[in-house]
Amino acid sequence: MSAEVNPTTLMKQQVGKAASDRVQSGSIVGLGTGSTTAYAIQYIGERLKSGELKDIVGIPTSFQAEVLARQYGIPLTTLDVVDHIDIAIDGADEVDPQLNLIKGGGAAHTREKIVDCLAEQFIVVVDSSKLVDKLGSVFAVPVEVLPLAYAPVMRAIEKLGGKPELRMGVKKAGPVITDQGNMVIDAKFDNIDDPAGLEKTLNNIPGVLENGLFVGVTNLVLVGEVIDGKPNVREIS
Ligand SMILES: O=C[C@H](O)[C@H](O)[C@H](O)COP(=O)(O)O
Repeated sequence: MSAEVNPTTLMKQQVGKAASDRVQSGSIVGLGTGSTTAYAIQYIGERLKSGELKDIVGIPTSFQAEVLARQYGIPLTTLDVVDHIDIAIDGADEVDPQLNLIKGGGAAHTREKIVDCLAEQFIVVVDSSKLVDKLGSVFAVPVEVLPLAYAPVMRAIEKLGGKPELRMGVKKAGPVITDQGNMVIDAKFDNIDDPAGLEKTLNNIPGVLENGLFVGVTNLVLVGEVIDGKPNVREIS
């Protein structure tokens, strides 16, 4: 007898599969980070293995994506070898009605922004809990900082009206360290009125590498939801 799948897991699986179905043979694919994208990577690998998909090459946005891609048999490349990315699939922590995003719950937003912004098509995959009326409603904005600058950057964020918190490790004493060897400050701003302005302002603080506001980067969000007990994928564009 198979164990019952948790509804959130089911939504993530459905939306991951729906996104993977949009990948075509011969594509260069940006591979996002997180628990939802992990299913897309798995399904791309399964389509490759079955022969339904051919000549795919992936560009991972994190160590996690790289390990998963290898596990599912997706060949990988790097940005110095290819001159474009056809499609990128990635998750998000919040999505507003204009399809602006907060990303970086897994501290991968710096590499994700590079890869996702280069893609000709960037598909966001989320479960319905990620949809908000205004960015900042629930989630803080992750800000990747050079370790030597974390204290002045936290003070600068406070001056902007944000509540900064240095992200701490789980099962590790001390701060989270990103794939690039930096730290992450979670900056909580209640209801962000001007995401584009805040994205630029945060990135202008000396010592900041990149923040998790993704403004005007995608025009397609696939939302996994459960309607009358049945999983469904809704397209917002
Ligand atoms: O740094 C991590 C990424 O931006 C993720 O794509 C984001 O946090 C969403 O992850 P999940 O699909 O696990 O909720």
